[in-house]
Amino acid sequence: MSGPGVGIVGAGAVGQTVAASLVTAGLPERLLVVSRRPGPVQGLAADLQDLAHTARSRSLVEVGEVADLHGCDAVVIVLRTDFKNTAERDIRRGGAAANAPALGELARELRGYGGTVLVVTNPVDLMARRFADVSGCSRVFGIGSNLDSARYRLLLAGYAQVSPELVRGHVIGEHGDRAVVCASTTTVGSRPVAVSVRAVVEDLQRRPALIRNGIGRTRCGPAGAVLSTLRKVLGLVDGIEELSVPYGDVYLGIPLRFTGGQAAPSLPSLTRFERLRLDSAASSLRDAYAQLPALPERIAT
Ligand SMILES: NC(=O)c1ccc[n+]([C@@H]2O[C@H](COP(=O)([O-])OP(=O)(O)OC[C@H]3O[C@@H](n4cnc5c(N)ncnc54)[C@H](O)[C@@H]3O)[C@@H](O)[C@H]2O)c1
Repeated sequence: MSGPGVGIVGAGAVGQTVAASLVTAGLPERLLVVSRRPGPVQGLAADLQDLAHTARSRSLVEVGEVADLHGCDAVVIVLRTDFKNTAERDIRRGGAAANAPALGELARELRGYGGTVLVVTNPVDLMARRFADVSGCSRVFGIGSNLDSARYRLLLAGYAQVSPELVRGHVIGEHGDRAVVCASTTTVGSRPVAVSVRAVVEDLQRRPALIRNGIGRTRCGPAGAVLSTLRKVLGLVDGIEELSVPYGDVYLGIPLRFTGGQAAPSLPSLTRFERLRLDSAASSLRDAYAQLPALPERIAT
């Protein structure tokens, strides 16, 4: 087998859409779908096999166990445990206590894994760190800031009535309420622009709410962010993705420049205000991580 093998853990709204996007793009030669519930995952695999054949994709879709993920080049984690999110602010952090034990358990089972792990499960900056801490894996990236950045560029393109391709700019920090808009280095058509950070932040918060109110869960945007990231981490294309990676003692989103699958931080210069916002996000994430449920004895690091 010459192409990459990719595993997906979690077969819900986002997992299904990620899987369908990867198969449609024909990115993985082998796609392994893993979930804790056999019924849905068998059904999803059959549907994806139909997609692969009708779309003439090369992807071979199989149902697997967590242990089988060790044979994959990359693993995408999109599980979400059953809980009712009652948070009205910091919505993505509402799943921290519920999702952390499942991430820890999976990380324990993937200790020694040598491939790349993309964490999509929210709150992504905390879950990516938890996964990396427990598994010891060295290539763990959280998805979220690249989606925020894509939405930011779309918004600015809409304000300026230009193609999004002409907009350069990043949203970094936490994927959530403490996202930092790098307004000072944003350009449209290579020219600096005056960005109303307050208006942008409000619009950025309205967008996921618009999607959730319309179709229940965001799914296509994150799937695109995963597909784009997989192309970079697997060395299929070079370029920049804003991903959650170690920043001091926390994980948060910063731009990474990928060359041949290898990532190098590419943080733009920040104004004092932007730096303060980034440090404040780091401090908040540090406190939130300390409050995650302790690892049970048998999976403690
Ligand atoms: N990072 C981002 O940009 C981004 C964007 C959208 C959603 N998300 C997050 O992605 C996650 C998934 O969202 P969703 O809408 O697909 O949720 P969902 O409830 O539709 O699906 C979650 C799936 O995970 C499965 N699951 C639960 N525990 C598991 C375990 N231990 N092992 C394997 N599978 C398990 C469930 O059975 C379910 O099929 C959420 O945490 C959500 O907040 C992140």
